[in-house]
Amino acid sequence: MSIDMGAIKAVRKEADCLFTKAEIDAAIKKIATEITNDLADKNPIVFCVMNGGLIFAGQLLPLLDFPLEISYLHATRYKKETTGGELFWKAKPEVSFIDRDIIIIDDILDEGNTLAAIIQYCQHAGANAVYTTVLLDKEHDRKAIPGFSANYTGLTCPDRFVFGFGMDYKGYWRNAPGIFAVKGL
Ligand SMILES: O=P(O)(O)OC[C@H]1O[C@H](OP(=O)(O)OP(=O)(O)O)[C@H](O)[C@@H]1O
Ligand code: HPA
Repeated sequence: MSIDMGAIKAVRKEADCLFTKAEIDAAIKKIATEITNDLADKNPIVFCVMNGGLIFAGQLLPLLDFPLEISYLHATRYKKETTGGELFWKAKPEVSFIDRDIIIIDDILDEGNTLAAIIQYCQHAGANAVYTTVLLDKEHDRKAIPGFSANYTGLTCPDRFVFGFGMDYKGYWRNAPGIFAVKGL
C-alpha cells in the first residue's frame, strides 16, 4: 500500500498542540524525582516498551542517577491504525524476572490493555514488584480495567488521537517535538 505523504504532512500541520516540549520536559523531570525517591534502592530492571516508549525512556533514564539495568520489550496492538486490536508480542523479554523489581516505561496509557498484559507477564515471570510509568494517560471511560492508571503519570490528555514524543500517527510523527492531537480525531 502506498503512503500519501501529503496527507501525513497535513496531519502534522493541522494538528492541535496539547503539550509543548517544555511542558513535557517538566513532566519527565517530575517523574524522575518521584521514581528516584521511591525506587533508587531497588536495583530495578527498567523496560522500555518499544516502539512508543523509546523517546520517553531516552529522556527519563539519564535523570535516574542510581543503579539500574535497562532492557526492552515490544508488545503492540495498534499496528498503523488509530484503534487498537489484539495484543501481539513482537519481542518478549529475555532476562530473568525472578525476585527483581521491574519498571515499565511506555508512552501512553490509552485503554490500558497493553500495560495490563505487560504487568501480568512480569508477575507470571516471577517479578518481586512491577512499577509502571507513562508519559501520557488518556481520559475516557474505556479503560480495560476501570480506574487503571500507571504508578507514575506525566500528563493527562483528552480523548483524542495523539502523536509526537514516541506516539505515532500511521507510523509517522513519533519524532514530533511535542504532543499533538490529530485534527478531527
Ligand atoms: O493502552 P492501550 O490502548 O493498550 O494502548 C497503548 C499502547 O499503544 C501504543 O503501542 P502500539 O500498539 O501502537 O505499538 P507501537 O508502540 O509499536 O506503535 C502505545 O505505545 C502503547 O504501548
Ligand atoms: O492516541 C494514540 N496515539 C498514538 N498511539 C496510541 N496508542 C494508543 N493510543 C494512541
